[in-house]
Amino acid sequence: MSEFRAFSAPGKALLAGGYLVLDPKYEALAIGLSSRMHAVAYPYDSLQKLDKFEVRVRSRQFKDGEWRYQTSPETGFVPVSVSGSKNPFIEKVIANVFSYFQPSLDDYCNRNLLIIDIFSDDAYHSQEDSMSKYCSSRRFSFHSHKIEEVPKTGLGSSAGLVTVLTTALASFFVSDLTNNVEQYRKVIHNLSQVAHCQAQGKIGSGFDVAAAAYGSVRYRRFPPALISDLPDIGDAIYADKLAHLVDDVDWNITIKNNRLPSGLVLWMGDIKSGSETVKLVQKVKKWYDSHAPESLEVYTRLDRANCRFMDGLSALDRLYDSHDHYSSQVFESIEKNDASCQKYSEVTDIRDAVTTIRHCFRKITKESGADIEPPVQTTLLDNCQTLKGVLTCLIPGAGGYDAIAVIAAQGVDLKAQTASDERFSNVQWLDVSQADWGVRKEMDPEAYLDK
Ligand SMILES: Nc1ncnc2c1ncn2[C@@H]1O[C@H](COP(=O)(O)OP(=O)(O)OP(=O)(O)O)[C@@H](O)[C@H]1O
Ligand SMILES: C[C@@](O)(CCOP(=O)(O)O)CC(=O)O
Repeated sequence: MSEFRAFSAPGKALLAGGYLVLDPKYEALAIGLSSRMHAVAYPYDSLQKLDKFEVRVRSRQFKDGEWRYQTSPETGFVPVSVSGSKNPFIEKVIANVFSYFQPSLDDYCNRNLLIIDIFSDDAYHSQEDSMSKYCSSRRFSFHSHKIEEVPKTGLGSSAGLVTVLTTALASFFVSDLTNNVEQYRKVIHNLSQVAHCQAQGKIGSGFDVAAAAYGSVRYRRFPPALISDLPDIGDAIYADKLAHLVDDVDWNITIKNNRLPSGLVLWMGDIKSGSETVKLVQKVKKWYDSHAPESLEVYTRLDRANCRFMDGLSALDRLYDSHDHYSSQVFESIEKNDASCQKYSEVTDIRDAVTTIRHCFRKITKESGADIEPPVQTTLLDNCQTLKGVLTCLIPGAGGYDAIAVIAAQGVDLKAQTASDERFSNVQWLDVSQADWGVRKEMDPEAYLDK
């Protein structure tokens, strides 16, 4: 593939299954977002040195955003930084894509320099100290700090980066990938999960990578040992083991498309503080172990409520599609958010499920010291629940002080409703919505190039 080509992968919000999804026993609901990570792959170039490949990844929206790695079959495709700066996510993508495709330098003679530009949409990062600029016809924010120094909003930038970079890099080695991402989606997903786990240095559940690859999904994780049992990158058997894992092994994973109902939209409210997921997870694990067997009962209750919530959303989606009189009445009641909602089990089922989820998280918060739904968030969510058009609202992902997620009727404007309301003064509504498609080719690669 020698032309310019561009790909993008979505950010995520975990609406059900936080913490439980770390265990392959439980399912979760991950929603793909309109905020996307983009990768533009350039035509092949050549490097003077013919005994190595060089990959240049540029992320020019951030200070010093360029990483150059060299790699070769001789060294088992271990990437070596030649720019002096390291980015673990980029490094592990390079290691795994090269190990999987095993390109030979003979085949890529005079085509051994691979250049990729990364762009990320605004909602991933705080916009303070940034300047908006057009690259041809696409607009992105340019920050005056390095990527690690710019505050994140928690939409899964690393998972988006890994997934879209895996796709763009693979497109150098598979000529029909660009026009056929669907056919390679599973390979892209599996390689991205491996790279993301290795770069994180811990095993997350992988829901963020699943959403980046597939969009909105009901997700059950793979057994963590699949990845942690791989030999070290560069080991003589790494490539074989990786190929076997990516192509032949049954991951025992569930990835089923599961979108929010048509007629409803997702709002994400960023809270101007933030939480550290790793610390929250450690506290919850400690609580779980020290409170057995009641902790299992809480998880079982949470799981039932999560499933009721997910099933309720699917039922509402089917109802919307029926376009009958009853369906309009139900959606009208959500729009009004008045006493009429009580009449419809489609609405009350979902609300009851979320009430239970929130109740369980408050119990865990109290007993574990992990602020999953701390009192300030409870007040905020309770206030939010009273707004016009709100079906339900909760803390997404690991919870804490990061964000709130609201499911509301299409057409209601929460920004306008809360604009001069003190109770919402620390909420910044992000410019995102559900976009339930995963990694894909973008039709306008030139739109990313400098004017
Ligand atoms: N646009 C980008 N260009 C280069 N590297 C990036 C970019 N976006 C993210 N990264 C890499 O991902 C890291 C952030 O990953 P991390 O998993 O901590 O955050 P996140 O995925 O946005 O958040 P969360 O997991 O809470 O949703 C950055 O430090 C950087 O290494
Ligand atoms: C706590 C956990 O279940 C969810 C974390 O979600 P988020 O990064 O807060 O969106 C961890 C995980 O699934 O990787």
